[in-house]
Amino acid sequence: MISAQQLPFPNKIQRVMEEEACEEQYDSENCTCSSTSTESNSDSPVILKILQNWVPRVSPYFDKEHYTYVGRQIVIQESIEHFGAVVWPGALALSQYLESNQERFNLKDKQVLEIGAGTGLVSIVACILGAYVTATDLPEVLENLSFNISSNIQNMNIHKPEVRKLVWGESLSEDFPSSAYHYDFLLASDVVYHHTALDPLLETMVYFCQPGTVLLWANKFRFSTDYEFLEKLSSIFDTTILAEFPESNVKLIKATVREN
Ligand SMILES: C[S@@+](CC[C@H](N)C(=O)[O-])C[C@H]1O[C@@H](n2cnc3c(N)ncnc32)[C@H](O)[C@@H]1O
Repeated sequence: MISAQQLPFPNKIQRVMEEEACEEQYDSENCTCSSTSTESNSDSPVILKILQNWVPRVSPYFDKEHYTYVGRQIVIQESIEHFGAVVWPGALALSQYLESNQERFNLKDKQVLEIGAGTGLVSIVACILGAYVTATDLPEVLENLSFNISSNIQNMNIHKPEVRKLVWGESLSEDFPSSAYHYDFLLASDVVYHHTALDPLLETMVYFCQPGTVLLWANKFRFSTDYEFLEKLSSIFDTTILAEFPESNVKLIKATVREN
């Protein structure tokens, strides 16, 4: 029996799914959902029904969430249209960690790449902390991501961030040639979940994590595949668990190129 804690969705998506009890299919590969006409089974627990048959029916469901990091109020527009348009627990954990550990990880004037940036919360915090940020995600997420980043950083005297498409494992050397791009930090929150792109994700981390790069990966651990991913990462990089957030089951992992 699967419990709500093990579900691969952030609380907000679960809540909306429960409220709307939709009858649609989750496409784990593309993190999107499509409609079907299956009858709902009123005997099955809502949570299980959601896992098998989900997502938004008609129009996007927009909402705004307010956060405060580094003394700034950040307003994030969310939507349940896409998994990348909701703030996940890993993003909260990583934002909080970056805010509280500015001396240990000083982002000022550093080159920062975020992969799977989603709503952009972590990228916005990194911008506020003074980094040159490139926030990336799938094409369908970029509009909301750009909106959040631009609306939150306007009137701030900071380095102007970039928002770019980056599909894990695709055209990396063409779009981000290593002769031209070197990142001090690679940020990733809740990029490991119920999807089939874990190998391209690892490939992407390996591609961008060059000597001198620090990968900070915050993730809610739910499934055996999350631990398997960590094992694979640890077989390639020097890894350390920097922090654990027991209330959300998020671990924050630092990875750097292995020193010989
Ligand atoms: C669970 S969401 C996390 C979003 C955000 N980092 C957060 O913590 O709130 C996973 C993110 O990874 C992105 N993603 C999933 N598969 C991807 C792929 N193959 N290439 C690039 N991004 C992908 C999704 O679009 C989404 O923004």
